[in-house]
Amino acid sequence: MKTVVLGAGSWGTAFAKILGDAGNETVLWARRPEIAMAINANRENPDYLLGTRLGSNVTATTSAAEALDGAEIVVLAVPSQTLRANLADWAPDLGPDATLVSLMKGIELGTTMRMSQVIIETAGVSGDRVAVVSGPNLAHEIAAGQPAATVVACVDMERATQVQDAITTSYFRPYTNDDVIGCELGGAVKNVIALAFGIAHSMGLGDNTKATLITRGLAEIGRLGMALGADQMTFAGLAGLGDLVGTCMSPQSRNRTFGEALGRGQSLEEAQRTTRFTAEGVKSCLAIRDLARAHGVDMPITEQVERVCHEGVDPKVALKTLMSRATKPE
Ligand SMILES: NC(=O)c1ccc[n+]([C@@H]2O[C@H](COP(=O)([O-])OP(=O)(O)OC[C@H]3O[C@@H](n4cnc5c(N)ncnc54)[C@H](O)[C@@H]3O)[C@@H](O)[C@H]2O)c1
Ligand SMILES: O=P(O)(O)OC[C@H](O)CO
Repeated sequence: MKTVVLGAGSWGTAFAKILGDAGNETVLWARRPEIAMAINANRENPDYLLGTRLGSNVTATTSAAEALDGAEIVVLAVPSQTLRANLADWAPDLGPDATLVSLMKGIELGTTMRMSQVIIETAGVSGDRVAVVSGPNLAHEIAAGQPAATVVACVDMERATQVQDAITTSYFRPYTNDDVIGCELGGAVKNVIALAFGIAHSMGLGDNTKATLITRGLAEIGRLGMALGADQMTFAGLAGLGDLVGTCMSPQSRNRTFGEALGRGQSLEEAQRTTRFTAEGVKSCLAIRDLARAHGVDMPITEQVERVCHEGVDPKVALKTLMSRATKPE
């Protein structure tokens, strides 16, 4: 099968490796010519995954039209907030029955749309053609061939199975699920909780605090999910608890690392200057807060992360606010 990955960052590159290792002819679209050239010449992405060798069936290009020609599975791996503009450019070259796969873990600013909704609207495709891959999937570990599992969510189970088959390798084990909403919310909101976890870590707070953040973070992910029509069981799975724990616990997580910078007292701008990677939760916390408010859902941790990130609130004040709320049943 011909597959294409649009976006040659860390997860896009690691995902192209998975597709190649699973036996698919895979084209990786890179924005910068020097990245495409380096991948074709040296079989590795020097900027994002140095030391990870891509199979000979993975090639790179800067031409999206060339990459998309004949592709049956089209994987989207760009930052959430640029997806709409990127896909508007690519839409005319999509095959009439190609399956579109979202790797993004974010919510669009302004519209509060999930990524699959942005894809449906921008590419003008029906929802049954859009799948989501989400789970505890830190790109560097997977690129190193460490065993991991994930969830392929699609309302059309035949498409979910098509994607599952295309990405099954000795080190990557995908499960199918028809709960697209739950999988997308799990992936997007865990980034916000990981920011809170990183802040707490830098403040020197211990394991009780961290376990509380994970558990109450999962509670607010679940509340939002239920309000939006997700299946509560999804949040007990890989795309819910699995990804939340994996991201919060990992020093490799960009969201946790960004939170650590905030917890050390850096401003948003200072933290952004010292990091050149995509920490999706930083922008998505605004959209998730708006989505929650629009549905009357209480998301206290998300509210406080947004205040620390975008309103300059001291993490100590945010923590005090969280702890001084009225008590309630669990
Ligand atoms: N890295 C991971 O471990 C991981 C795992 C699972 C999911 N994700 C999700 O995958 C998505 C992509 O993340 P990533 O880790 O590959 O990010 P990244 O920061 O490593 O790379 C982002 C890529 O997008 C490109 N890009 C930046 N701005 C762009 C624009 N305006 N137009 C087109 N391309 C642009 C960059 O050049 C880069 O190739 C995110 O939503 C992230 O949450 C990441
Ligand atoms: O590095 P992060 O924080 O973007 O997390 C990466 C993945 O989403 C983990 O599953």
